[in-house]
Amino acid sequence: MHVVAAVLRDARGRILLARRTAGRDLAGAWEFPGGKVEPGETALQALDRELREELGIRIGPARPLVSVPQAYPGKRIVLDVYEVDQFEGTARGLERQALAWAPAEKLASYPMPPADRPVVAALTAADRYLITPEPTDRPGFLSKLDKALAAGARRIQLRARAMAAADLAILARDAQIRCRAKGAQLLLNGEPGLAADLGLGLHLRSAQLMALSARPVLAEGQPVAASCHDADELAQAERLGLDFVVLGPVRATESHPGVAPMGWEKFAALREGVSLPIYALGGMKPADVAVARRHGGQGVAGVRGLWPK
Ligand SMILES: Nc1nc2c([nH]c(=O)n2[C@H]2C[C@H](O)[C@@H](COP(=O)(O)OP(=O)(O)OP(=O)(O)O)O2)c(=O)[nH]1
Ligand SMILES: [Mg+2]
Repeated sequence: MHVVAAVLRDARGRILLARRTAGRDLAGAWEFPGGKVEPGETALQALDRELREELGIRIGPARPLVSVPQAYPGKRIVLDVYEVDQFEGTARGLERQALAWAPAEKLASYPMPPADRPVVAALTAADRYLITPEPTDRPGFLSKLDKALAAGARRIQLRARAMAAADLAILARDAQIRCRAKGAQLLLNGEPGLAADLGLGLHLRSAQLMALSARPVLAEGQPVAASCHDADELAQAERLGLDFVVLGPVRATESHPGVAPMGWEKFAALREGVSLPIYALGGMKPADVAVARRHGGQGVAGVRGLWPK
């Protein structure tokens, strides 16, 4: 089932949500206004018709945001979401549905259908997840980090697997100061204790993810993420209530020559089973954000393709 929905903003930048009425599936959940594409319609024709019928508005041009494949009990949908910058008319709940204009940072507090979580993440969180190469010389590493932050990196994983614990703690603090100054999130790879002590986020390796029975406890507001390769790992990440994951390898990479790439079809098929925000990993460049979004991804993760030259 192909469903189209719109992100509409008011003059203050708040986003319109509609409440699903009683007697339908997912009744009571807040959604982005829209509905099913009918036979013979294009996605944009359907969006225009739905918003006229449900809200009484005429929409201007629409830009694709993300297209989320999602499995529900007894059906599968693709929720195809567009950002609409201009519309004519005043939005009203013409089908007796409640409406709410929500600031972007409040969206996550509205109960929504599972397919909408990746949509909210696409609207509010970074579309690139930078994974650092193994740090060798500290000044060189920190100047590259500064460069990445200046270029807009806002979600960064410090991955230093070969470093002594004491050195890692020092480097992590240096990196933390820089990331804080830019409002960027910093997640430490594989070290739950140190991440908690320093007040950093945590990125779990897949083996660590599978060994846990509860979400690791971190400082207030710090994210927990994980590396996933298959449906079991994704399900575990969802069960533990993680904030986001990376999934791959989508393409073949120089760093993992023996590993078969999953490709975008498999990526989308795996994404269907959970409602987590998912970054595509494996041979990704910034220009791949668009193709990742077309397959329900949050964006791209990587070392080589994202770390400054
Ligand atoms: N419009 C919309 N539908 C969503 C969102 N998230 C989500 O999972 N869905 C699901 C709920 C439904 O299973 C499906 C939309 O179907 P629907 O039955 O509401 O479509 P419609 O507006 O054409 O409604 P109707 O005429 O059949 O009553 O997509 C969302 O944000 N917006
Ligand atoms: Mg609808």
